[in-house]
Amino acid sequence: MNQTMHIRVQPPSPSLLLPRASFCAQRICPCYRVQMESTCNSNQLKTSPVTRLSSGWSKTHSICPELQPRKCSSQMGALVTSRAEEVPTLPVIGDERIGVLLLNLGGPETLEDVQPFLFNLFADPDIIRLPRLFRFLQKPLAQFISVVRAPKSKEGYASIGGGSPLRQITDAQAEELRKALWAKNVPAKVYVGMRYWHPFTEEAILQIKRDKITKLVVLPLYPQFSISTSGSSLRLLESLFREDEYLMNMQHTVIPSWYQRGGYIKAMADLIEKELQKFDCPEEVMIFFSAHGVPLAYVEEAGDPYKAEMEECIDLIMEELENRRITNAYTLAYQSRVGPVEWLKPYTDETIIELGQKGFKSLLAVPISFVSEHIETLEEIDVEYKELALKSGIQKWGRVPALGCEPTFIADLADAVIESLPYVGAMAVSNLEARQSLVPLGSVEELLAAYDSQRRELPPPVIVWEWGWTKSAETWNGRAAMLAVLVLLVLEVTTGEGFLHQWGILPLFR
Ligand SMILES: C=CC1=C(C)c2cc3[nH]c(cc4nc(cc5[nH]c(cc1n2)c(C)c5CCC(=O)O)C(CCC(=O)O)=C4C)c(C)c3C=C
Ligand SMILES: [Fe+2]
Repeated sequence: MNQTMHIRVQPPSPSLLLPRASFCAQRICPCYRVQMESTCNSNQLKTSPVTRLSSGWSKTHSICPELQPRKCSSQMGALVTSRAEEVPTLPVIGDERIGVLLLNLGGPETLEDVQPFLFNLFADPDIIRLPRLFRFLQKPLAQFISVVRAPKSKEGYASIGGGSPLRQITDAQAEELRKALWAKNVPAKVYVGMRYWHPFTEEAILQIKRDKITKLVVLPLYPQFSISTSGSSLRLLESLFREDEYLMNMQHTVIPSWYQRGGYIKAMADLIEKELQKFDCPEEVMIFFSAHGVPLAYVEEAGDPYKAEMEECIDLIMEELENRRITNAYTLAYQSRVGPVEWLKPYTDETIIELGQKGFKSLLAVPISFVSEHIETLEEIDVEYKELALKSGIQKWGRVPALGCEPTFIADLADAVIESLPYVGAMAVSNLEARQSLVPLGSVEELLAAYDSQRRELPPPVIVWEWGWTKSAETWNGRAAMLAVLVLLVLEVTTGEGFLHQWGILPLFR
């Protein structure tokens, strides 16, 4: 699927354009069209926050044969590589205070954190989107599911040392990114905002306000965009921005996905190449990309570009490997599904079994949707899938580590931030350079509108739902009522408060 962002924007006022010391994309694809439609500088956003959009995402940016390294010479600035040695202390943009906000999922740090972490996750309407009429059930439902799921999740977290390593790794990435930016003469402060655990996005935003940041680059740490990950974090930011005068005035831009960046692709190819060397016959190894899944309805009904971006990403990595004369067989499958609805296929577990049946003997697993080690690499891939593979006839199993603080990767993130700076607040998307940028940029509102404008109801991943006088409506509505009663009961028992307690029916035994 090809994807183009159809948004049109008028040129920003010249005062919002950055001086020549700005940066622009190093690889320009003339087929990448970003047309913005709004008068979008930061002041106008303040008075008129609604952005008009000509359409939603329709096609993905395909791998463009015309991609060429190229120098920028427009008013937006000349191509600048590292100038750290030349001008070590010069701030790039006058008195502006630049911030970079890294968005990530967050993970429980102790076993006690697991249930409340799961509650936060399932209370997110971008994870479980209930029909409007039943929105009031979101939190009771999240409470119920989190309590039921917690024991299984706790087992997983216990087996990887009692908590998620996500916070430490993300903090380390933030520090490395800060250093890389300073080394490139961009004195920015880097913040970490997690969606479901500490440090929460709200905490990061408070700090950003305390530090009086004037220009913010929002960088989700997910290479590919999904409504359930980057989309959810942007949705939260949107509500925080809307409520706060300071934030409304603060200029910002979002880098919604960056799987197509050369540095990221190269860093992934480096890791794969290195791991392949550990096999006796590297050329016989099946490269097995395993991405975190999403429910199929996210892609098919809500227009989540996740699957298309994932497929392009893998094409680009394989292209890079082919350039290095590595032409192994490869495949992509989706892991970590939750609940009974259909998720993106093929599923990782089923694919491993099939590959075993087809006689493949060596597999190299490549986690592809996340840049840190986490429970799904350390437990699901390293333990569960490895065991399944060995049972299915695979003799040699390897796994590519997550990127973490890999220097090529961090340097590329720094470049992505630097290349986005000319567009912070200015939203210079009518400018030719911006329209052709490989980094599709936009404000939080514009991106959300483009990806998921109506925020349509989706079958939630955990409980299948059907509303209205459809064939199965009675069954499901009956089940909904039973579920509501069950949720209320569970809430009563877990919190010790509610109608039954008020009426003296509970507790049964004093
Ligand atoms: C790109 C990555 C991810 C997508 C897409 C995604 C969608 C998604 N996830 C759930 C449910 C759960 N996810 C959980 C943990 C978890 N998810 C991701 C990434 C993506 N999720 C990561 C990196 C982690 C691990 C964080 C850590 O602690 O290390 C969990 C909790 C763990 C468990 O109990 O299995 C759940 C539950 C849904 C429903 C969903 C799409 C709708
Ligand atoms: Fe997840």
